[in-house]
Amino acid sequence: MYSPLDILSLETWILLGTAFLVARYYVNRQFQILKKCNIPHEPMSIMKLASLIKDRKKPDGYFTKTLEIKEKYGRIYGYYVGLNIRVMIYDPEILKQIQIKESGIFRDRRHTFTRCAGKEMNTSLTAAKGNHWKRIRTTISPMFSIAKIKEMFVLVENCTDKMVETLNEISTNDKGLFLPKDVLHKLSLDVICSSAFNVDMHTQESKTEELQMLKMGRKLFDIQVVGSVLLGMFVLFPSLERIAELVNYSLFPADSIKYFAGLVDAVIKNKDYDKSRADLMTLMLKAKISEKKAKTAEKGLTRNEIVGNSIQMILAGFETTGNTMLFVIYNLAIYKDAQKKARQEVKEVVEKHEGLTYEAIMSLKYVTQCINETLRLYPAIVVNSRYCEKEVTIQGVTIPKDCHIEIHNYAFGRDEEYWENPTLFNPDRMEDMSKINPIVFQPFGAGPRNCIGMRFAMIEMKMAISKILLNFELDTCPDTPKPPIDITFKASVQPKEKIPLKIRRLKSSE
Ligand code: HEM
Repeated sequence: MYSPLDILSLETWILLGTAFLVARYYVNRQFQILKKCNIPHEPMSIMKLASLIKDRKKPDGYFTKTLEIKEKYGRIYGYYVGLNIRVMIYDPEILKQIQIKESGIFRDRRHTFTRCAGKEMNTSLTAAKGNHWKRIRTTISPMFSIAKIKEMFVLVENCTDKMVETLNEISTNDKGLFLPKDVLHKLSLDVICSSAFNVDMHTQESKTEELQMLKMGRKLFDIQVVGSVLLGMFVLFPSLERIAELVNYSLFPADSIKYFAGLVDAVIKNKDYDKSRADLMTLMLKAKISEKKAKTAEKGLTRNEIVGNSIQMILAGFETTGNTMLFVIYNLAIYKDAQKKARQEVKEVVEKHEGLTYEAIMSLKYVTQCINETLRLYPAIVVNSRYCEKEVTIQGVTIPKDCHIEIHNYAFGRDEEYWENPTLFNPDRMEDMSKINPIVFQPFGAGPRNCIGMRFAMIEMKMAISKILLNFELDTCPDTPKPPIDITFKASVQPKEKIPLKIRRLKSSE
């Protein structure tokens, strides 16, 4: 008969026992934090964890869950994911403090998935933290100033002209029947690639879905089985991400990253590169500094940061803008009065400004209302986040250190407390933005960490929609789903099913 001492020595057993007790103490202490802070929550259990994973796998359930939680627990609710604490804050006043007034304590978005994207993507704006983020943001922000966007305007114009050509062909050859997603995704990829890299990828001319750029862009979000398992592990045990960083592991498909990094490196190595170009890449290259200098500098970007942030612009700007335009077009095809009103406005503005100039685009009021109303119903980012760097009490609520704050954009947009008949598309409610709480409606986020590409995205969307309205009548077809459409979340909010629509070329008299 063996005794435990035959397997391991007494000292080893004591060591293991102590380690077990310390781990247990730590876990127990962690699971007491929400209780200590008086934040309503359900006690941690394996069963709860399983139901949480199930909810997230079923996006519709996840979308509607927030309002159910509000009903049951109120505006503050906490839960544990592994050892991590998440606090859903649904109170606009507290969120205002978090995102704006106390943004120094809540500088970062989240501390998960920030070290597992490879050495370049780990330095992207969305992943970067603290002072590292500040240096990158300070360097990139001027690249999205009004002056720079005006310089990039012509690139957007060229891409939207090509979209009109594509739609023209569809209206004559395919009886006007089309899938707007294909056209608008190619457009948004074309726009972001020409303004990020100043390269014409001929994205829109190609008829094939297998187009390399589009394929690689979409593949970036195609995380495989191993990646999904690791993703789960990183959620439960964030410290594992340090190992991922050490071995330069990337959750993103290696060939996609290699493809986009190759594009950037080709520009860096090209000695004949025209440095007077207006694209983001040229502007970033002008700010290039060494790794050594980056340790103390307040401005500038290293080679890895340039590669990572160029790819980031594609990731952050491609699907968000493409899908939002898709939802706008869908709404305008369904709600004919809104379409008529928006078209009338575009015509008047074009006449006044003698074309779709920058000033003309900026003066479009009703088209902007249509985009905003669409973003209320279908915000590209369903749940946004902030990381709490130190314990703080805001309006009597103690927020624990190291927890993730959840900001539920989708739920805010569908909440009867803030919107009458919330599922109805009604651009008129966006007429006077001073009456709308910018925390309740924040499709581009809020505070210093908001969307850096907001102005650019709005101009691109307004330009594309205006050109569609000027040239085509949008209509539904028998297969078009009725509103409200079922949505899902992958990189950004998107329709679950295909949305076919019909277009007809307008006569010059119309
Ligand atoms: C309809 C289009 C878009 C929507 C709805 C959208 C929405 C958002 C949201 C909600 C955030 C988080 C903001 C926060 O945490 O407060 C964000 C961040 C970001 N967006 Fe956008 N976005 C769009 C288009 C774009 C475009 C076109 C670009 C680039 C050209 C872009 C680049 C970024 C970047 C780099 C960040 C991270 C900023 C940081 O952490 O400092 N986005 N976006």
